[in-house]
Amino acid sequence: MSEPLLQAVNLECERDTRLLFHNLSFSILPGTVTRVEGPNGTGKTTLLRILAGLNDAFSGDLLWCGEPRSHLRESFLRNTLYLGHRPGIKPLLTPLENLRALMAGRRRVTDDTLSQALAGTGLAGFEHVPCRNLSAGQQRRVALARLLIADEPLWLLDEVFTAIDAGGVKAIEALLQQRAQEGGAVLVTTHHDLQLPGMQRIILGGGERDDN
Ligand SMILES: Nc1ncnc2c1ncn2[C@@H]1O[C@H](COP(=O)(O)OP(=O)(O)OP(=O)(O)O)[C@@H](O)[C@H]1O
Repeated sequence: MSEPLLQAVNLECERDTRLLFHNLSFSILPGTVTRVEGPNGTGKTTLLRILAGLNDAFSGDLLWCGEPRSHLRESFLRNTLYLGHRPGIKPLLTPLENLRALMAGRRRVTDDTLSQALAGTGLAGFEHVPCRNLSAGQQRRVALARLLIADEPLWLLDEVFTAIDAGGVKAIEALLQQRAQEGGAVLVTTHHDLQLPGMQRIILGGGERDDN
């Protein structure tokens, strides 16, 4: 069996004196998709931001490839793709400029590759339109274009189905599955009824974790 990419051991997080989760332990293995579930306000975004290294207000341990994540922070950040629940798109920039900016400091990618990724998310012909003139779903698709050029083994995706139409949802589901088949690992929060073969679940809000 392969080594976990990411392990959480006894995570606990409190916000405004409200305990969101405690004794939360799980392992994220290569080749898996895990859905973080729970009603509104139970801490799904908080958990993803903790896992992505964007929130340090927790106790417990996080291991990256078997070592404390704090010792391997650079390797962890280089190998992790986080998409937050807001698209994180700059409205005055075009899709091509946004994607270029999102890739900056990560990997050198040609404009041809970026344009192909945008076309792959249904944005052919919109590459040079300021994002403020795009619909909510189209803006989300600009952010999602990163998934088509991402080589990071761990994806942390928060509510990426928001504002996406039925065809787009199917395409994202296929991408997540493909990523796992290629040996990557995906953690996703969504209120969409995502059902993928072999999908693992982390249930917040008083439920139990259930590995199928
Ligand atoms: N910036 C903040 N400061 C203080 N408390 C916050 C902040 N953001 C969120 N919270 C609180 O943390 C709790 C968890 O929020 P979080 O966004 O992680 O939940 P969620 O499960 O992702 O919810 P949703 O399904 O609505 O997206 C909520 O009770 C919320 O009130």
